[in-house]
Amino acid sequence: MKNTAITIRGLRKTYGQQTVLDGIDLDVPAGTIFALLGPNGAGKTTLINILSTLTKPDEGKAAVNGHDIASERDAVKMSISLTGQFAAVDGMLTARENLHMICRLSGFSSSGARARTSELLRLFDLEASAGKLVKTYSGGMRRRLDLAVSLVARRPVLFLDEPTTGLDTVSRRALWKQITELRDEGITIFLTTQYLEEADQLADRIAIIAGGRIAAEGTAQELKSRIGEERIELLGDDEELLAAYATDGSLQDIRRTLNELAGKVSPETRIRLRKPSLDDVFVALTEAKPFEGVLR
Ligand SMILES: Nc1ncnc2c1ncn2[C@@H]1O[C@H](COP(=O)(O)OP(=O)(O)OP(=O)(O)O)[C@@H](O)[C@H]1O
Repeated sequence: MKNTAITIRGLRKTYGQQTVLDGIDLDVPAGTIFALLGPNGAGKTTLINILSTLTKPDEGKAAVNGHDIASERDAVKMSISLTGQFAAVDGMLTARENLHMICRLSGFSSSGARARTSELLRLFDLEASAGKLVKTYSGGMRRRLDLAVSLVARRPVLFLDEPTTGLDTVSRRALWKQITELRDEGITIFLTTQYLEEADQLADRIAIIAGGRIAAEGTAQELKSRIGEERIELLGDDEELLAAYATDGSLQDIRRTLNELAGKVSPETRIRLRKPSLDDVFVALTEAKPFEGVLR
């Protein structure tokens, strides 16, 4: 079994009257990509800030790379990289100049800085534009440079707060590939996202945060199977979803469900059989409204 890179127990954080984190428990296995999935304002950034020692929790404990976030803050800081940590990427310098400068500031020798800069430019596919001023970069290139900058020092745990927000599909996929490569090198990646597809495609494990609590945690497949292997969906005239029923997908079970529906819905109602998506899990666990009373 893999070691645990991040352990969180009973973490609580309140701002004024607002309880942002209401008892969070999580274990993140080392060398994996872990996605914390939640809507706007769910507390994802707050959790990252607590784990990276930027914010103190009101209650609870957490350890990163084996170090307690309260009593071993320096050791935690030495164990982590955080995107945007050096927000000082200078638009009037090239990517190579920025990276070289940050390597030097981080204690690399001149030749060490050159080597690490070249390595990071290669890893993040920035070699062709390494000599261009950063202010001319596209959003995706800039995000890759931010990630490269945060990885100047090799640290075992990387926090990425919504790394692909605002990027187009091509840039998002390119960044996913690079994040996967970092995982394959043994780095533990804890990322937050609002994108279900991102969690589904990228993460080894996913936790859904809602109402300050972890509503569900597991692999994408485990989460999907929580709401049934397959779904029978009833669709309205405009393809809108009227109701959904969990089924094991067998002829017998589908026939039973349809027999139960006979007489209750119009004979023109269209039906569709499909596997649940992470979207369905998310809705079922966080809002529950659309399927309440019909998903069983
Ligand atoms: N320093 C602070 N003071 C007061 N309220 C705060 C502070 N930091 C965060 N909050 C509140 O806590 C809640 C959670 O914020 P947080 O940024 O952690 O959410 P998030 O899940 O990262 O959201 P987003 O996806 O929009 O970034 C929000 O309602 C926010 O307004």
